[in-house]
Amino acid sequence: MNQFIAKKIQESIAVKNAIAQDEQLLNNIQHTAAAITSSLQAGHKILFCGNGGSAADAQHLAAEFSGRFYKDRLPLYAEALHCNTSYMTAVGNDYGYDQVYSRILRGIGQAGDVLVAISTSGNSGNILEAIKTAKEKGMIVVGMTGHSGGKMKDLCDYLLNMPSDDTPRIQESHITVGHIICEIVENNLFGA
Ligand SMILES: O=C(CO)[C@@H](O)[C@H](O)[C@H](O)[C@H](O)COP(=O)(O)O
Ligand SMILES: [Zn+2]
Repeated sequence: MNQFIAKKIQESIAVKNAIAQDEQLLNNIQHTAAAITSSLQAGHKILFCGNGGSAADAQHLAAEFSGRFYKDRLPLYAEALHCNTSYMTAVGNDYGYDQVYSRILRGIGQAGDVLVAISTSGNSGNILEAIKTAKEKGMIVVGMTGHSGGKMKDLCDYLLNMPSDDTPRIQESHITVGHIICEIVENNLFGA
C-alpha cells in the first residue's frame, strides 16, 4: 500500500515538474497574473467557476483574493459562481444545468471582468456556456484545464493546460498554479 501511495505522490510531483520546465506555460501563468492584476486595478472583478472538485478549487481561490492570502491587505473583489445553492438548484431545475454559470454572468458579468473557468476535461457544458457568455460580455477568460484543453482549447484568452490527463493530478496542479497567481497578484498590488 505504501508503494501505491508513494507512486501517486510521485505522479503529482511529475506534473508539477513538467509545468516548471514548460516555458510557454510559465509565460501563460505570468500573463494571466498580469491580466488579473490589471483588471482589479481598473476596478473590475474576478469570477471563478468549476464543477465538483473544481468548484471547490474555484471557491478556494476566490477566497484567497476576497479574504486574504499572505498579506493583511485590502480585500479584492472575487467570487465563485456556485456558492448560492438556492440559485444553483432553481436555475438548474428551470433552465438546465448547462445554464447555471452563463445565466449569472448575464446578470453580473461586465466588460473587463475576468472569468477563471476551471475544467479538467475542458468539455463541461456549463463551463463552455459560461465562456461563451463571458466573451459576449467583453470579459477576459482564463481557462484552467488538463493537457488537451478539450473544447476550451481555442475559446480562452489565456489557457493554463496542466500537462496531465488524470483528473485529480490536474486539479492538484490547478491549485498550485492558482496559489502562485494569487501570490503574484498580491505582490503586484500591495508590494512584494
Ligand atoms: O473532484 C473530482 C475528481 O477529482 C470530481 O468531483 C470532478 O471534479 C467532477 O467529476 C467534475 O464533474 C469533472 O468535471 P470537469 O473537470 O471535466 O469539468
Ligand atoms: Zn477530487
